[in-house]
Amino acid sequence: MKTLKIATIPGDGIGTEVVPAAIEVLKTVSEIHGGLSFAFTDFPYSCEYYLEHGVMMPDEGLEKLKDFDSIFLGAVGNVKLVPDHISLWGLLIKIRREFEQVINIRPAKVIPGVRSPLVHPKDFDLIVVRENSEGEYSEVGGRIYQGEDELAIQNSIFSRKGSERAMRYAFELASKRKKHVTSATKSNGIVHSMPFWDEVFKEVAKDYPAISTDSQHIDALAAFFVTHPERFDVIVASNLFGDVLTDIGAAIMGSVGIAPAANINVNGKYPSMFEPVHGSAPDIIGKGIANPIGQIWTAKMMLDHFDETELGTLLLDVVESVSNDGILTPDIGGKHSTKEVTDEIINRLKQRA
Ligand SMILES: NC(=O)C1=CN([C@@H]2O[C@H](COP(=O)(O)OP(=O)(O)OC[C@H]3O[C@@H](n4cnc5c(N)ncnc54)[C@H](O)[C@@H]3O)[C@@H](O)[C@H]2O)C=CC1
Ligand SMILES: CC(=O)C(=O)O
Ligand SMILES: [K+]
Ligand SMILES: [Mn+2]
Repeated sequence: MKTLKIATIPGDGIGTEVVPAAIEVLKTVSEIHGGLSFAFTDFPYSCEYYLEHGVMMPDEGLEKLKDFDSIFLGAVGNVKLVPDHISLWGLLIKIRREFEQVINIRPAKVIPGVRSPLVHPKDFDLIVVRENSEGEYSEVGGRIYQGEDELAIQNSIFSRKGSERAMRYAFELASKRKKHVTSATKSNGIVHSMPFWDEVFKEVAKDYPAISTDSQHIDALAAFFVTHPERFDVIVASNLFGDVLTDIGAAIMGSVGIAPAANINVNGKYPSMFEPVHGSAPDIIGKGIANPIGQIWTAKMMLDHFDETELGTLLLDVVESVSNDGILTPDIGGKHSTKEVTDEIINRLKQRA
């Protein structure tokens, strides 16, 4: 029996609704497999934890999490309790950085049965490789003065190592797909980091002659995600550009509630972390209508990560069969609850066993 030790952090808001749903699905997956089991350990780190303890996660938190095979997280953020920059930097971004989860992969493709906001939805299947450790998300900068002289400086960090690492990851991924990499740039407006990003991209591309490339400014690229998503294969983007692009990717699929993500530790020193693209969705907390698909598809990415690709494929197949039959939460045009969608996925998994 192979046992995977999974640290679960539901976090805030609907994280506490969709993580338990996905855990039930993973338990079913394990029953079907027979030789694979999950040992889940739950961690209460969240904004409520902060109110009680003054920190999002205790100092020894990372030490504990380090020994797990992976981390399965819901969402972080409750501005009613804690400002977002404190809660996210104290938990989500802290784990990403301390555990060197330098790559964030976020696929987007057509899911059958889900209404798309696109007038003529085409069959797209793309994946964004988001640089996950530096870029525009940095702590370098500061604020000075008060009143009308008040100012804030926010620096971006673009290292050759970090940029190149994300790009190579994208090329490797593209070599197993449609063999095209698009680089998201903005070198017409951002005069230091983005020309540097473009140079590194050109250099890295030379090592992958079988992969075609293009480079597009993020504004146009964002528009093309809406008008021609089928043109893309793998897109490599800086931290902020990747963050924004992947919400657009989620939106064209039909909802941010169905988009999955994986924060990958590439050097094997620490666990990777699996969490959907969406946040804590304060507007729908407690209504029982959070879409569990983003979290469940994220579980599929975790299975793939552990080389259980057959199970991963089965899981996404079943999710698609459920959506195709119209068993959908309200965000994608249905009237079913989180529980009804999850139960249907579990039932169909059992039938397929
Ligand atoms: N990775 C993370 O943990 C993230 C955390 N956040 C945090 O989450 C909080 C809310 O952020 P927002 O900007 O409102 O983004 P959000 O992704 O939480 O919500 C945006 C919209 O999408 C809907 N939505 C999101 N997930 C859904 C799901 N599974 N099913 C149905 N509808 C869903 C929400 O109801 C809302 O209308 C903030 O505190 C923010 O900082 C935001 C994004 C990512
Ligand atoms: C924080 C956030 O929005 C993200 O990581 O996608
Ligand atoms: K999330
Ligand atoms: Mn985001």
